[in-house]
Amino acid sequence: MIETLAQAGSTNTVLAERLRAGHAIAEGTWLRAERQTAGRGRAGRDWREAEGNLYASTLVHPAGGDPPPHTLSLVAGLAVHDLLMSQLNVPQADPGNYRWLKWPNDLMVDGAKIAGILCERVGDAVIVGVGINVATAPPVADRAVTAIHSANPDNSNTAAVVLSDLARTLAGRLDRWRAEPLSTTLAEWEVRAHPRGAALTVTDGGERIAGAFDGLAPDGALRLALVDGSTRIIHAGDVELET
Ligand SMILES: O=C(O)CCCC[C@@H]1SC[C@@H]2NC(=O)N[C@@H]21
Repeated sequence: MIETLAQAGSTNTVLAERLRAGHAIAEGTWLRAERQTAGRGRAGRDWREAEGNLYASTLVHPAGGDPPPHTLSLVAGLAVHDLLMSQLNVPQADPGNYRWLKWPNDLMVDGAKIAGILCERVGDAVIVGVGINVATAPPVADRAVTAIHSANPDNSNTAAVVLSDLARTLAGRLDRWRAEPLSTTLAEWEVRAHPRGAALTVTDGGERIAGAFDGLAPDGALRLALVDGSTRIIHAGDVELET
């Protein structure tokens, strides 16, 4: 079920308020805002409002036996990657040619961020908020935005059409997250992300750590190989991909 509001401060906040007010919200429910006036990004940043872009949130109710809830952040990234592969009409059989994921779940196309994901715990639920620049993006990602538009001829409706595709890809990824070993999700994420050895700089609080991507740890944390030969396990932080 997709509910669309003409305007919201933040779709994540609206869903969180409803949960806290005791509403029973089923998995598969999505809330989209045509305009978002107080969008929130990771690390307390704002998420910029631009007309026509996609702003939407859903939620997951992790159950006993599911993989750890924090790994939903990677699952959501995979779902958006699946969506972009279908929107940009690239060969589904070859995801390794489209290394668009940056840990934990930024989507970088042509070096520009085309989508961001904000996962937040509210009680036992995890809210998954997704912003996709389907109408306006940083200039270097214009090619991707143009491709999304040409895949959706009714441009006035692009965000709504893209969201129904995203609802499908996330449902599929959640089914697999529950049914398959977590290592399968992590391996699929790695195929679609910066390659091992890619130079990354991680900022965590005031600390900046430079190193090379050394794959994911078994719990989905980032392994960063440092110049002194040691490995740092990163559970949270901002990652810049050095080019
Ligand atoms: O990359 C990031 O910093 C995450 C951005 C997440 C933005 C989306 S837009 C829909 C949902 N509502 C919010 O306030 N944030 C998320």
